[in-house]
Amino acid sequence: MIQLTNVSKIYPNGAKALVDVSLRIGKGEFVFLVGPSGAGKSTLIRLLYREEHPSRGLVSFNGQNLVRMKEREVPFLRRKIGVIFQDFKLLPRKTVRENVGFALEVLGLQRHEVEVRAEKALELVGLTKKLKAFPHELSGGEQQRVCVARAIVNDPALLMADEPTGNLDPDTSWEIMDLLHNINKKGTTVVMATHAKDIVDQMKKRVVAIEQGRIARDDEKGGYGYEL
Ligand SMILES: Nc1ncnc2c1ncn2[C@@H]1O[C@H](COP(=O)(O)OP(=O)(O)OP(=O)(O)O)[C@@H](O)[C@H]1O
Repeated sequence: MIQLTNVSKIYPNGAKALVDVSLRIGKGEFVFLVGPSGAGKSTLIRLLYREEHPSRGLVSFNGQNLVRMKEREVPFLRRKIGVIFQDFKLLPRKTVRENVGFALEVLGLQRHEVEVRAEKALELVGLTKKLKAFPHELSGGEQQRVCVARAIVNDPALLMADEPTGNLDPDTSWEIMDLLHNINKKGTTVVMATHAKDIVDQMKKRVVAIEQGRIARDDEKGGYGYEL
């Protein structure tokens, strides 16, 4: 599903974020990206939904070459990819249901269809009671669950999460992980960058470690591998 071949990324300021990275992730996998701060994890995620271009090498998603992809094709790519961030990035003046439905509205779906799908996604994350609440009325964990609902409302083939539990306490973090685990069980590929040692160690998933822009380790059922 995802293939990076000899990918390097040097930002305009000269920062070498990725150096000659080759990586394959198959459909339905659950992969943790770990590594020290500044190692290149977020950059790898940004390349996959075409927020950044590689300086060298090939990035492909479902056989499509993202380097060659035309700007007008990018929205179609992003419909197949859901993204979750550490800082929730919810729209403050929209309700929970509107936040989740917004992407569908932009696609031009009928209002009723948008509401039905947003409600279904919110049911999956256990937030049916908060449809009409605004983000500031929710706890951090609830806000992140809204983000999960927003990321899956389009039924994406790939879900990427960049430190989704970074602002959450341990119990709430596990709630989010349970959701991601269940979404993965239904067939969605999940790629998650994280510093959450306990989560990585307990979940026993594939672990790809990046250090100074290079893949340092790639283990099936791996561990976090760094001291905190
Ligand atoms: N937009 C940018 N412009 C210039 N340099 C950048 C940019 N984004 C990241 N970098 C640099 O690229 C390198 C990799 O950063 P990246 O954010 O990918 O690391 P990371 O592994 O996700 O780190 P963290 O765990 O702290 O989130 C760092 O040296 C960073 O300073």
